[in-house]
Amino acid sequence: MSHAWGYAANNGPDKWADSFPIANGPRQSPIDIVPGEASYDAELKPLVLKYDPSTCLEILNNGHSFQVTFVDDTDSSTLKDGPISGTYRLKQFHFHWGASDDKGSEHTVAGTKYPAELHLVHWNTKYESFGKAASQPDGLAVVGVFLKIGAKNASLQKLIDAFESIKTKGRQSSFANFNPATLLPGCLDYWTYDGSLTTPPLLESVTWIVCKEPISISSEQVFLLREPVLPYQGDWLCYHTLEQLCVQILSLLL
Ligand SMILES: NS(=O)(=O)c1c2ccccc2cc2ccccc12
Ligand SMILES: [Zn+2]
Repeated sequence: MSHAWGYAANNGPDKWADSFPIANGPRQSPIDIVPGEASYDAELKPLVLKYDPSTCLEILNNGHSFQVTFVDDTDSSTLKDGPISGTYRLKQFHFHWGASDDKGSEHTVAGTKYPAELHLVHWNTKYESFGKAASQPDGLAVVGVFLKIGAKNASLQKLIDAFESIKTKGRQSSFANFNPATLLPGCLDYWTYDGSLTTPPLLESVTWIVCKEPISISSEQVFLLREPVLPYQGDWLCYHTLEQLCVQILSLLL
């Protein structure tokens, strides 16, 4: 399989091990979180998230999703405590979503999929850079937040309003003064486990911190996330796009 990984039948997760053998490794993500089987650890601390909006840099359509990147040359936006030790700097955040409301999240909770999932990616400052940290077993920490259909989310709307400027794969545009803390749920209780990137290169360097409480996204907003012109512009055959188009055509006909 070429390195053009994706989510279609010919290059999707079932095929990733062909080019990325670590896909069969011992700490691969995502997982199904089964609350009844999770063990309580009194040693775990509350999360300490400190985000400075002035570190927000740009929004990018990377072809698989869109991501918002941050200036990470100081400890202005960091994650501390929780299950980690030391200081991890915020590098970027991105989302995962599906073609319909019954799927889209990477993690599941007792088999239940959410329509979308936010990932806030941080790297351990004991290493000299994000790139160096990404290959270390304690190099990265990703805070995951589920999104459920509900009230319109004013903070998400600021991201959606910026899509116009990144309509095609590889496009980026400046995106300043956004506070990622506005995307966090009120309660920061979490599940945690040692895992990996959920997409190639699937590096087993991520401490996953998945918030129990979801945030809301409205039906209209999630529809805008699924616009085929956003992340799948170059992947015309990607099943997300084909399924999306079928769903959209049907919704227009009915
Ligand atoms: N889903 S993930 O958080 O494991 C992830 C990515 C997912 C999609 C695209 C790029 C990603 C880059 C990551 C970089 C570090 C950690 C997770 C990352
Ligand atoms: Zn992700």
